[in-house]
Amino acid sequence: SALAAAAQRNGQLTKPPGALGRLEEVGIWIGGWQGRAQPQIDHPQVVIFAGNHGVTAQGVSAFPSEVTVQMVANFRHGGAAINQLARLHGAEVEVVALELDRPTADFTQGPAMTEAETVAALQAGWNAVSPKADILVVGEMGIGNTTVAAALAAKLFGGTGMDWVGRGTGVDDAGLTRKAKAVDAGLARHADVTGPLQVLAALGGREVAAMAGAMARARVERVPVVLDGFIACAAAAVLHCATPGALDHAVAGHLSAEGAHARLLEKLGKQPLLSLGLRLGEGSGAAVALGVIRAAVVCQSGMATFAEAGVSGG
Ligand SMILES: Cc1cc2ncn([C@H]3O[C@H](COP(=O)(O)O)[C@@H](O)[C@H]3O)c2cc1C
Ligand SMILES: O=C(O)c1cccnc1
Repeated sequence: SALAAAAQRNGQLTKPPGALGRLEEVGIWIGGWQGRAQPQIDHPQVVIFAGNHGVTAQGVSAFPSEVTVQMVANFRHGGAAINQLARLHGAEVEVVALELDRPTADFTQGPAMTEAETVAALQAGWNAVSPKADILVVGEMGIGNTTVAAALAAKLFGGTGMDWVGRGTGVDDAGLTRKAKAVDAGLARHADVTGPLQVLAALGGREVAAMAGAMARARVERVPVVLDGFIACAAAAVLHCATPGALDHAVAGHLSAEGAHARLLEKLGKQPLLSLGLRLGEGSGAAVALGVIRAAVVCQSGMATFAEAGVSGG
């Protein structure tokens, strides 16, 4: 009913029908999830989950694993890209570091996480969401996690390593081949694993599981979510494959430059709001898209109706 009320209000606003294009759809959608025809964004929440990955032993990143903990310190000191973008929206950056000194197991050798580790990471994500948030940006930091995301996507949707890997932090052709080989080895090792959550345990990582947990909690709290890039969408894909409609509360913030992001968005049935060639993660693309979402919300909520403004033709 909130969605219908928001759509009805949209139809009365002082503009030709549809003239605000996709902004209208976004404004109505936010109204539906917030349960009001005049949605607002006063309390955006930005949370970043960090984890380390055993699969980095396969030489899959252009950067060493220490960068994960170093970037966590940078987030806490306000020096990262996401800090600047969050500040633009009056949001703090909350950082949840998940056992950085205990990387997940190398998924080419065995399951990345035990069931208990997977549940703990899902719960960390679940617990991080503020029910008072009116929109949520979920970001990540974890050297090696574009390989993890590629492995998850390949296992959930089919295809080979080469179909799903990209250059991540900027690996060369040899690095790209090592990534594809690692994903293929993971697929072979975990060929008998079925079920999205079991796949998450076998091939995922703590920050990826935590992102999925946060997105699920947001759905329950009716908090709209802005999806970031390839890794965030791989986390979202676990929910999508587990439960139809699990991502109804999520909008794709942007199309990342990571090779297979377009294919992944297609699998999720999501159209990105922006395409700026970003390939950073941290929730940065989602935070940039938040500006567009705010534009949709101010129009939906602040415009006068034809009747209010005395404009003819509504
Ligand atoms: C300084 C720095 C800051 C980052 N912020 C996000 N990422 C991004 O890069 C990583 C994934 O790429 P790969 O799979 O190639 O390791 C993730 O940590 C992601 O968030 C960063 C990477 C670096 C080096
Ligand atoms: O799409 C992303 O989120 C991404 C791409 C490259 C590196 N880190 C993140």
